[in-house]
Amino acid sequence: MIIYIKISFFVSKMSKRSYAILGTGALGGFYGAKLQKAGLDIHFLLKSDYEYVSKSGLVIESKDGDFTLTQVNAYNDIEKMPQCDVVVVALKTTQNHLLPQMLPSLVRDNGVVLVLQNGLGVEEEVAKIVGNVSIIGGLCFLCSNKVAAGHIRHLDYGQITIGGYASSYNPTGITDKMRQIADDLKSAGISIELVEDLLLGRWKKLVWNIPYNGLSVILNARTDELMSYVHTRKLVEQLMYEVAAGSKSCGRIIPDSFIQTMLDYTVKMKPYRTSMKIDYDERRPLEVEAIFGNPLRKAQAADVNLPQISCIYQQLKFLDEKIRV
Ligand SMILES: NC(=O)C1=CN([C@@H]2O[C@H](COP(=O)(O)OP(=O)(O)OC[C@H]3O[C@@H](n4cnc5c(N)ncnc54)[C@H](OP(=O)(O)O)[C@@H]3O)[C@@H](O)[C@H]2O)C=CC1
Ligand SMILES: CC(C)(CO)C(=O)C(=O)O
Repeated sequence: MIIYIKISFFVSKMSKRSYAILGTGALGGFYGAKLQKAGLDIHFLLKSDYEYVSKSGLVIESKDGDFTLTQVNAYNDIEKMPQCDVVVVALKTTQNHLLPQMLPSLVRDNGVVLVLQNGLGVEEEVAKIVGNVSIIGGLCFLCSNKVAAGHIRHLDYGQITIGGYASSYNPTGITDKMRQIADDLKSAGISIELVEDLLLGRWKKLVWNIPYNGLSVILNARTDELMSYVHTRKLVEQLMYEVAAGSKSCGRIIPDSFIQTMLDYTVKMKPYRTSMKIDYDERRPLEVEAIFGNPLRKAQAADVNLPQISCIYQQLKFLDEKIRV
């Protein structure tokens, strides 16, 4: 009797929402695996790791505890995936040209597209592709790498800040859909923050990504190196203030204290090779447009120039093209 009550309580508490993970890499593989481990119904889209993962599953090496999923629902073809309640966009933004082929058949009517990528403007692209769904953006404070096929190494952090998307990034407040997704993620042990204004959240995340991702590639440096030299630390700080100016051009105020917090946070971080630096070293396309181009264009639309970010952008465009010729 006690067992029956316990099981029925567990079943009633467990989410029935199904999730599709588009891109089973460092981020999608990590969060997707945690959701599956918590008992949710997860479907993973893969490319080069498909054969391996469909036979052997996923290995998660994490500072919070290692685990293995010996069996996962793996796909290499979107047409074979079931429609899901929540579609998590976890590709690199450089692959977002594929979203029009992926999203419409995959997301259920009244479902959710959860964009977990870095940068700005992806939710606007998603809104052009699918109607009758809720779009939610997530800012992931995560240090994770894919180290081999189906093998993810979670180094640090992991919190996701989620905010709802409405046309032109008008604040949505906290919606029921956001609460439901947050409950699922929390049930998987993922720390979650809900924000009322996604655009402000995205600009705040750029306070970190613009200086560190950009300078790590241009100066061939890790975060600790950028912070330990007086000139690069100054440059990081100046870029952060320029991101705040970009945010202000969109009517979103980032306080100076937030910039100080990001500088302190990075000094305390374990030495880190940013994801853009890893992409550069591996000769993969860089997420230049989502992280630099879109914010620059948003500010330009409000007649605000961001000269230092523009200078970083031009250099990254050069390097991005050069590594691929
Ligand atoms: N890693 C992190 O700690 C953090 C990442 N982010 C952001 O998250 C996003 C994802 O980054 P991350 O997980 O690091 O990147 P990864 O490159 O590790 O993961 C992306 C995955 O997408 C797969 N993929 C690419 N094209 C296709 C396709 N056509 N079909 C199926 N799968 C495909 C790749 O497979 P294959 O390898 O076979 O090409 C890869 O495994 C980025 O926007 C990044 O900036 C944000 C915060 C932290
Ligand atoms: C800031 C960091 C490294 C982890 O908090 C991150 O989220 C990123 O690489 O985008």
